[in-house]
Amino acid sequence: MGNKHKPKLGQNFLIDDRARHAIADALGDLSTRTVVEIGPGHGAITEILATRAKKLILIELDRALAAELRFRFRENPAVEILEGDVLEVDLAPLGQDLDVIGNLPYYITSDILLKLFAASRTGLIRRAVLMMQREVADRVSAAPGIKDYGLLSATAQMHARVDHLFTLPPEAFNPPPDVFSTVIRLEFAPRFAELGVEPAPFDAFLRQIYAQKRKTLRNNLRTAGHTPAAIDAAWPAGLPPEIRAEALSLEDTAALYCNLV
Ligand SMILES: C[S@@+](CC[C@H](N)C(=O)[O-])C[C@H]1O[C@@H](n2cnc3c(N)ncnc32)[C@H](O)[C@@H]1O
Repeated sequence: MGNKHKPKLGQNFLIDDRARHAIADALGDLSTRTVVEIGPGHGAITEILATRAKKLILIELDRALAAELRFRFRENPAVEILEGDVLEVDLAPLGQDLDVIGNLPYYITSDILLKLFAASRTGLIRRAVLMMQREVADRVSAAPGIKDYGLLSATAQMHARVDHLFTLPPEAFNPPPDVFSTVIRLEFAPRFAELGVEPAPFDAFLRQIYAQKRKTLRNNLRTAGHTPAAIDAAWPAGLPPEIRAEALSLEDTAALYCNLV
């Protein structure tokens, strides 16, 4: 494994042997599964998955790395390599009920998560095991009322159950990044139908109520154009008037939304 890397592409390669096995193990039995790996790089995790998955699809943007992977797995018919930007790849033709795995390129973590959430709404993906910057993982998994809870937490938890698996120090990578990294598992189970809300307008509502972090929920609703009378009429019983969106459960958020529209 050479030292050549492109920092712009988030290339911090995993060199901790136990960690790469733990990440692959976190997807469970793969013998009947189609797995999509985002950013396989030099293949630290890929090498393990390639002997386990029924089908393994690799999405790698770096041309030299994609060529290296094509050569390395040329005799394994279960492995398919898509050279390109994961944000541009249409996941629909890759199958249904996919498993996704990846030590993500951190510069596009949020965009990748949003893409996976959207894909989960149509049953395209079942589960994902993802490594990301620790602070982002903390936001994805935070409970309401906790400092890290916000739009990303609410959006993630509308789509999936989130498990924090483990955190790695910079030395687990070559070159070491400036941050700690956390592996999480997402079990996709979108909650829109259960909570009685439509996905796209509810997404827009979440963006409104988290628009300004320092404002109360009521003030964010006012800024979004709701009248004080409409807000009063929709306010769920027992909710403190000065509450911030960050302290609101998804159930209360959905109740408020349903009362307002
Ligand atoms: C953090 S490295 C992980 C590499 C390898 N999986 C590992 O764990 O050692 C991120 C990988 O994502 C690739 N990458 C960066 N941007 C990408 C994009 N937009 N689409 C697909 N892959 C990308 C990088 O080239 C790199 O191989």
